[in-house]
Amino acid sequence: MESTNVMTIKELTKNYKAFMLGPLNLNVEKGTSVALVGANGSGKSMLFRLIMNILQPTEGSIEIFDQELTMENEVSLKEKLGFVGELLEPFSYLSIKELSTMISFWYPTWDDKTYHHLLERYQINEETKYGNCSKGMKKKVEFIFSLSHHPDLLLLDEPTAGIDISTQRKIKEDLMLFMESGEKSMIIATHMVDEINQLCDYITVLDRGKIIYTANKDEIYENWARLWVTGMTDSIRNHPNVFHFVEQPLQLITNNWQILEDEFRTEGITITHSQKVSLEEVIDLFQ
Ligand SMILES: Nc1ncnc2c1ncn2[C@@H]1O[C@H](COP(=O)(O)OP(=O)(O)OP(=O)(O)O)[C@@H](O)[C@H]1O
Repeated sequence: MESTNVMTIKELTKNYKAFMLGPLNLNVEKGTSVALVGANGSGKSMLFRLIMNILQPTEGSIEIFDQELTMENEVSLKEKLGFVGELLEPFSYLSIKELSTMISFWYPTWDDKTYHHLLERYQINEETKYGNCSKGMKKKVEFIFSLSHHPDLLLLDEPTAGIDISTQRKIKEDLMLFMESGEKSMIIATHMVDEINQLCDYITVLDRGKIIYTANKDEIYENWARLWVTGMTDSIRNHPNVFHFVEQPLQLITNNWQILEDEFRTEGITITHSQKVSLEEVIDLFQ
């Protein structure tokens, strides 16, 4: 059967100076978007640099569209990828127009109409030298380039960091449009909870180079809850589905309220109140 994974990362490690990334295992299914979250320095950008073959793994493998990236297939595989992640800095001396000429040369699927539409939408003057762009303008330019060749897989390293509010909304709209067909896929590293809420199907949390949590976003909404209770036992306090515990007033956070409900019933304890847990709170528990 044909794999529906557009990316399969297996036992990937990278030792980089004092930092150790991995071992990481991660799948990205076709038609889905994955939010990569984690504290500053947890390894998100390093993972993107490994996927883009800017850094080479110490061990393990990354398959993109069922192929490992090699010298032979690098160009044809990268044609299907769009990347936002500060790759253009070495070309600061070029104007945006000159950059577009260089970049479009590499992509057979480059679409000049989309490119000019996006330039206008994001109010970018093509004559501006890349090095003279502000931080936010550079992000916009990278974003425009990443979409202008209609990639199958978008890799976005904090695409809206430092971007004004109105442009953030436009970027989110364009990413929703990108994902709409169900044929495209995306990994987005972000610190913005509303981006995860609006754009992502899965959430993967990195902590000091390791994936410590991965979940379907809908499952989080359905299964996580804060419960206020009339009593507590050691078995519930130490239960694998309990993530956070407060004495006063007696309450806990669980990633599976149905299981906990059964446990409390067995122990003769009553749940007096329950509340949904927001995505922000869940992420906060892992950081
Ligand atoms: N040039 C470098 N030299 C030494 N260590 C580095 C270098 N670049 C990154 N690191 C280290 O690698 C680790 C991972 O960094 P990385 O940039 O991937 O984190 P991140 O999760 O993307 O962080 P942020 O949210 O701040 O962008 C960090 O501990 C960082 O100190």
